[in-house]
Amino acid sequence: MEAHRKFSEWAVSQGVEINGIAAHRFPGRGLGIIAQRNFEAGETIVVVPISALRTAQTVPKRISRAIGKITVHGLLAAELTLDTTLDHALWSDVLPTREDIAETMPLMWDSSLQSLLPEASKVTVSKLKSKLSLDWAAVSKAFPDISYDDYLYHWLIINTRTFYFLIPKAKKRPPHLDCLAQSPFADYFNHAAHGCKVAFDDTGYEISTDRPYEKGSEIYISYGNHSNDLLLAEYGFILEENHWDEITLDSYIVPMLSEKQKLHLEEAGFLGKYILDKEVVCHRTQVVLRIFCLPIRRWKRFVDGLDDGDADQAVVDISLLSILQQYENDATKMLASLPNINSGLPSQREILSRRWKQIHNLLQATIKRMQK
Ligand SMILES: C[S@@+](CC[C@H](N)C(=O)[O-])C[C@H]1O[C@@H](n2cnc3c(N)ncnc32)[C@H](O)[C@@H]1O
Repeated sequence: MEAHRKFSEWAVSQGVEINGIAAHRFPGRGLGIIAQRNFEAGETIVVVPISALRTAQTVPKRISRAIGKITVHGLLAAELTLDTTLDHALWSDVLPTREDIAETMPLMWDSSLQSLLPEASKVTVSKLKSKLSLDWAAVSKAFPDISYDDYLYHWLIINTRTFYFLIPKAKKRPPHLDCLAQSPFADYFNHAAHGCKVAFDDTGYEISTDRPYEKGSEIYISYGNHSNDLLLAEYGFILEENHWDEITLDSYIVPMLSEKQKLHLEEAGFLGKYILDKEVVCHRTQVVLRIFCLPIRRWKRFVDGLDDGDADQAVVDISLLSILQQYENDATKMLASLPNINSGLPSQREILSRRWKQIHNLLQATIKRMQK
């Protein structure tokens, strides 16, 4: 923990305020933040001034000018890859290792294991790959000596440990998901579905406790209202208890649609993103399922809110039940096949199994509820 102590001291020298907490290793979660005393709700535990952040603005001009047009994500990753300054070495010393990243991040898994990811994770990994490949094209053109592996590692570091950041008073803003900054020490916080309050303004970040914490307990922030499929793809872990968990039914429903039905749905803004969570089947799913069993005029009345759809609910539920049973069957087969798979690492197969078990449980519980 010496490297973490030194880095924390350096962070304080950069103006970061750290109140009663420290970096600590938690089994299965790498480093995180531990309470060194009891806390009430509403106590400020970290303040990071804007001057301590690494943002698109702090990247040396020799790097940003050479690269030209690129995402903030890609630019920060380039700086991290090229950085040899002593100050930042203390920060680099406390980052997860290349082995950690290669083990946990599905983007780096063997392709045969990637193909076993749940659908929503697969979609996210594929989006990440497209983003990475554009960033890499820009960076490798400007800095041909950088190795792809080096860049990939730093790109994933940026992916997993940046905060939402808006340049104060900036006229032009990057797209929402690319408003990023690296925040020293604050990037030790692990994620929970509900966590401390993270406030951001022109002066920087302030993190305060959302509830009382006992000395010795881990203190979390929330990275967003993310499902486990998204957490797995973007951050390389899943939660056991996740209030925001949900699964997508797209790969079961979309192939059942005719081209004409897809057109109707597209026009109405209801093509895709059919979601099931612990409590409800989303309204989009209610809409798409009705297109299978209603004349198009009546379907449109439901879409426009002129018909509450109650009269058709029983027929819709039969169609939904059949889809869920098919999905549950596939999840059962996946769970049976995973122990026979040898590719990848045991920890990667283990997290896949845990996730498929969660999906299976969610489907089973919904089916049971519907059959009551
Ligand atoms: C912002 S960093 C947090 C610090 C990190 N744990 C470390 O060791 O440096 C985000 C990464 O922490 C890990 N992480 C965050 N929350 C987690 C959780 N609840 N369970 C397991 N791993 C978690 C994941 O590897 C994620 O990509």
